[in-house]
Amino acid sequence: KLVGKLRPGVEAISLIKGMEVKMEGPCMISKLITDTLGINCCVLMGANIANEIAVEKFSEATIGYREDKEAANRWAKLFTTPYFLVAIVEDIEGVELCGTLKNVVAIAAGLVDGLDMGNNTKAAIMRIGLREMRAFSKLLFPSVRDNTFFESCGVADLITTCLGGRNRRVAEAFARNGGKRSFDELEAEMLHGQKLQVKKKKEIYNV
Ligand SMILES: NC(=O)c1ccc[n+]([C@@H]2O[C@H](COP(=O)([O-])OP(=O)(O)OC[C@H]3O[C@@H](n4cnc5c(N)ncnc54)[C@H](O)[C@@H]3O)[C@@H](O)[C@H]2O)c1
Ligand SMILES: O=P(O)(O)OC[C@H](O)CO
Repeated sequence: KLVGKLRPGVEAISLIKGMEVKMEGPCMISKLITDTLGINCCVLMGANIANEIAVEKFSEATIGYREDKEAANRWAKLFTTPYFLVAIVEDIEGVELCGTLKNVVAIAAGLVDGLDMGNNTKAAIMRIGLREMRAFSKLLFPSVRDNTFFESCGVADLITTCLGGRNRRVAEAFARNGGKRSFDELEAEMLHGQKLQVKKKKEIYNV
């Protein structure tokens, strides 16, 4: 809907944690925005559960950018508040993949909770999950940097989502119901209109 309606030089930043999966492979949302609208697009990801930010509890976040550091700094200045601390990282795919893939690990964390397997097992799931996130990211984009996984978008978002995210909550309910109630049913009942963060929509995945 925005094609042809933007002034030249407009900048974008995406907070969407997901990817489009095409026949030729996955395409990050920031690239989709850049390709569709012909504009530069940064990403902002991090341990940022919305209801906590809404009441101004302290959070960190990470802005991922490609080459244009000035644009990233402008976004960081715009987003930073005393309760929202933003760092910039020149690794747009790494930042965006962290935000996307941690939602898969959160489902495993929820299943562990629902099966009452304990905190040690949950920590193991998170550790192994983080390692798999890194391996998968590098497989897709060899330029992805190890240090990105230690920013807020990496380990911190993984932790907060595995503790307090919607995927964890619904996956726990799925396991507690012995798999007898579907994810679709639990999503509709528990999320009040929000959607699970691993969702197939025709050929598109909002992970
Ligand atoms: N809520 C949070 O705490 C939070 C925090 C940080 C980032 N985010 C990110 O912000 C985005 C929106 O979150 P939300 O809480 O508003 O979620 P939401 O579930 O309330 O809304 C997501 C909407 O996107 C739609 N959607 C899903 N796949 C789509 C696709 N391929 N094309 C078009 N629409 C699609 C869904 O139908 C739904 O209406 C997500 O990517 C999420 O990861 C959310
Ligand atoms: O929407 P949640 O509750 O899974 O958490 C979303 C964010 O990705 C947390 O940073």
